Amino acid sequence: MSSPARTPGTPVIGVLALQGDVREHLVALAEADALARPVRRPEELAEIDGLVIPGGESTTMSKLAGVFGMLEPLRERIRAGLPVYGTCAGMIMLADKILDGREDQQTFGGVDMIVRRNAFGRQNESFEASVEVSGVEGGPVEGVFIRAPWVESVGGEVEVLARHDGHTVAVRQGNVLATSFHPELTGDHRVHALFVEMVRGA
Ligand SMILES: NC(=O)CC[C@H](N)C(=O)O
Repeated sequence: MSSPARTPGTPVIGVLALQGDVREHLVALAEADALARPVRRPEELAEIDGLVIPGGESTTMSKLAGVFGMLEPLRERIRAGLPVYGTCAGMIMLADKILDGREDQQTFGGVDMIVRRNAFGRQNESFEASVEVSGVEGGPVEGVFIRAPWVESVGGEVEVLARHDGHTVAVRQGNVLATSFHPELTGDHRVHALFVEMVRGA
């Protein structure tokens, strides 16, 4: 289905707008040449070529995803190949398994990885660090880490794209990209551009 505003070759990318820093991602995606729009309801999943899951609070996001009936429909779309990019809490939502979550906390899954919530938080609540991300040209990106998770372990299909202090902080498995940090807060939209390229190639 194409919307009237859509020009050929411009992907429509949703930002899951249940909770979190939705607006910053809408801006970053628009600057990376996508048509960006907030997505809240299962029926809106039919209108997008890709989806960003923002940072925020994964326990709240999990709860709201249940309330809005998004858990199963989005799981299915991800399994069917929808390109998805999750930052921070979004990364947690894309993990097949999490550590230090709430007991009833659900994820969409999609990446064969174990993610530990608030992992850097024990050392450092929030910080910035230069991170070299495989596939992003032009030098390291400035990663903003806010009560950030890290990836504790990955399965054989998962590509590790970046590490910080020895911990995995960016991964890709097929159609799914995830970072522990928030590139949408820096004005440097190269990671979003990488995701837009993934969506174009899907
Ligand atoms: N900046 C963030 O997205 C923080 C993630 C948050 N600590 C969580 O567990 O969901």
